[in-house]
Amino acid sequence: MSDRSPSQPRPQAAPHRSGFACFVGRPNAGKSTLTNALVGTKVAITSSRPQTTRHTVRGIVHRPDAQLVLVDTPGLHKPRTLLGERLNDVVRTTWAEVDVIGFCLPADQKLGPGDRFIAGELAKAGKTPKVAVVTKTDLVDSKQLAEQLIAVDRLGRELGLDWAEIVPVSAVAGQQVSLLADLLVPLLPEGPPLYPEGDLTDEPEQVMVAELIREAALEGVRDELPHSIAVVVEEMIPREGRPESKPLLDIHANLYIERPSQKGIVIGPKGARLKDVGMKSRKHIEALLGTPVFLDLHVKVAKDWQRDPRQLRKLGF
Ligand SMILES: Nc1nc2c(ncn2[C@@H]2O[C@H](COP(=O)(O)OP(=O)(O)OP(=O)(O)O)[C@@H](O)[C@H]2O)c(=O)[nH]1
Repeated sequence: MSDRSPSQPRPQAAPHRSGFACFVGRPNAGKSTLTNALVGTKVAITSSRPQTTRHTVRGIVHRPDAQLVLVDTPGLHKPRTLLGERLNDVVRTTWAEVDVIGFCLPADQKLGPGDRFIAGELAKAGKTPKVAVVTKTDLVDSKQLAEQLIAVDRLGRELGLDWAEIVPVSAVAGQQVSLLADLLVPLLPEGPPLYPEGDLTDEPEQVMVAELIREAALEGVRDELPHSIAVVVEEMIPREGRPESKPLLDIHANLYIERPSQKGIVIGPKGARLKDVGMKSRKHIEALLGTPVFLDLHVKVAKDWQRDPRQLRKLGF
């Protein structure tokens, strides 16, 4: 009975696993598309949950046997940072804090200096398991794919990177995406889900709108404001009585801060800063949704909401 090898699956007794993963790779490597393909339409309601992770949650893969939380790696999206002299501490910290790192390398492009640079940094990143994900496999034939897999394997050997797995995927064609999830899950520690399933929503638009407002609100005051600044979009409704050719979307959003003293920072002298935040985020929201928007922003102190557990959950406290 007890002589089964540990590598054999134990479907019945498999413990629940949960943890964090981040995808790294040079720009255009397919990280976002892969994240979306793994996560599906459900995204996390709160983009930032300071008590759980300091990193922006991109999406959550929620399965009966595991919960995989995909977080952003700050800095690595920007080629200038990427090709700079050295990665900043934030990136290193992220790599040390996640449970698994997925390194995305497009199948249709030869490994370049950008890939080598990241791989070199990853090699120094300590014990966190690294999975090489060869993306966009739909763009190449099997010979090219085989060559790329060999090149990635060789790169790992050269740099002393011990790939936990090398997985070819196509997020666009939906090939091997669930296999990738199957391979990532065993690399997570045992543990209960980090987020209740109710924290996932089918309304990514609302979440993205909130995130755009949050970004604009944090711009320039990141050092003064806590990471726990939160934005909740209360309502998005088309304005009634508008001609079809001139639609307008009314968006009501609350910007929550932790202390009354922070109100001044967000609002600015004579409301100038909040107005600017509204204007900037409205432009981004209009670009995202493809419709003119009327944005109604209110600043609230989260303390007032402490007696309302539902609101608190929404805010990530
Ligand atoms: N054919 C094909 N195209 C893909 C695939 N995955 C991503 N792409 C395309 O590659 C481009 C870059 O994809 P992203 O997911 O934005 O790449 P990224 O790594 O997140 O890029 P940055 O945000 O710049 O770091 C987009 O035009 C995608 O549509 C894939 O599996 N197959």
